Amino acid sequence: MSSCGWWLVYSLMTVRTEKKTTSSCLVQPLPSREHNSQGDGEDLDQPRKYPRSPMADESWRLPNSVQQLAATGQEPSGRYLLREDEPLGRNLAGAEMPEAVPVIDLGLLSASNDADEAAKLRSALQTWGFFQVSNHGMEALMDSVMTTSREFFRLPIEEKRKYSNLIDGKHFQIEGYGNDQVKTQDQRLDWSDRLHLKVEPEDERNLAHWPIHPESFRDVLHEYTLKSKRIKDDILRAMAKLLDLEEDCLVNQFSDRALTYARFNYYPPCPRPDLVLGIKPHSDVFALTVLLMDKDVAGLQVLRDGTWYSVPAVSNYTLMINVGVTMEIMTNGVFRGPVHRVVTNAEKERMSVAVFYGMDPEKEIGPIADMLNEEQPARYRKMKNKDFLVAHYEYFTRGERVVDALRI
Ligand SMILES: O=C(O)CCC(=O)C(=O)O
Ligand SMILES: [Fe+2]
Repeated sequence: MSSCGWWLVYSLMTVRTEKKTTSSCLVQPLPSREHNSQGDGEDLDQPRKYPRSPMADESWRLPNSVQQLAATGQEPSGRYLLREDEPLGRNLAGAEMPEAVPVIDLGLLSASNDADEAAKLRSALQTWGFFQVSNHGMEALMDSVMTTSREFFRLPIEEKRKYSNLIDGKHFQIEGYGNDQVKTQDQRLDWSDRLHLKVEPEDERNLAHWPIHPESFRDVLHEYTLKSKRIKDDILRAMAKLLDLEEDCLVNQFSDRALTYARFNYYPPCPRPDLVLGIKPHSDVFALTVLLMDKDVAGLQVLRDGTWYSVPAVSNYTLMINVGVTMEIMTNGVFRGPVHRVVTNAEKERMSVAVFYGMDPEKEIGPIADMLNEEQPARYRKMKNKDFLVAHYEYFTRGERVVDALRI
């Protein structure tokens, strides 16, 4: 596989020696959960590619601002519509969840080793692969992040385009404002616009993509990502304990060169919510996602046992956490990345802000050695993270999941 591509944007990095632990895993792998074959790769980790210059007849490569399309009030074009043979069906009305999304008190979980909270975490990870956290100390900041993000998307299109993810208006790059890369003419497009930024390593931030309007944007994002890192670490410690690993075993997998991206998703109202998705089905490819959802407008749906369940909007300052496929590989399939999608609605706009925690591109990802023994051999092959991310993208464009290809 070609390892050229998007990772060329990274400078040579020092790979930190990982801390070894001596514990072993006593947790049984979960029963397999179905995965969708289409969405295991959004623009998050798409290689930074420079396709040859679009010719006049290749204008289909350049997606429109969905916000602008929505403002016309016209029906979405066929490029946004689900097809008859949609692999996971065309019924976008999600079912009501059989139980409320598990809410875990992060203060209790991390400070007091609370057995109830740990049990809730285990159950959430084994059933849904996602859960909410409360008591995380980010409450005030969540409002600022949402307000600032909305202000950004309300700016005139010319202002937002200053941060475009299309170089010279043509060549796709991973960071910036815009939409997914359009690879093929029949690619189904998402009804959303995004601003996608690398936030860590901090010395790799490309500030040219960080909006200067609204004025508070950069400071708010900086503070938010610092604090949300603490949440990620608390959760990783609790997860390590569930796996009978040394407490810092998972935290130590993330070196100071580990990648973190923030993605601001903006979903305008859509005249055809019955046929158009805000984000197509996918599993997040990094290890862990901290998701700040719109507190008034629902849209997220999660696939479980062949049914799409709607996640209700919550106005209680909880943050949604979900496992990504890197974690699935690291935990040898014990914790799995749920397949999810976002639906649209005819009346209201929706916003969400996702922070994705990944690994150092130079690091090899694979099942953690301390989880393996004779009874529980490795279920995934090892792969260099940067190659994994490139492969992820290649598989995605073929409608396959890279994680399945790594299965032994
Ligand atoms: O908007 C949401 O609730 C989910 C967004 C999402 O799945 C993503 O950005 O990967
Ligand atoms: Fe996602």
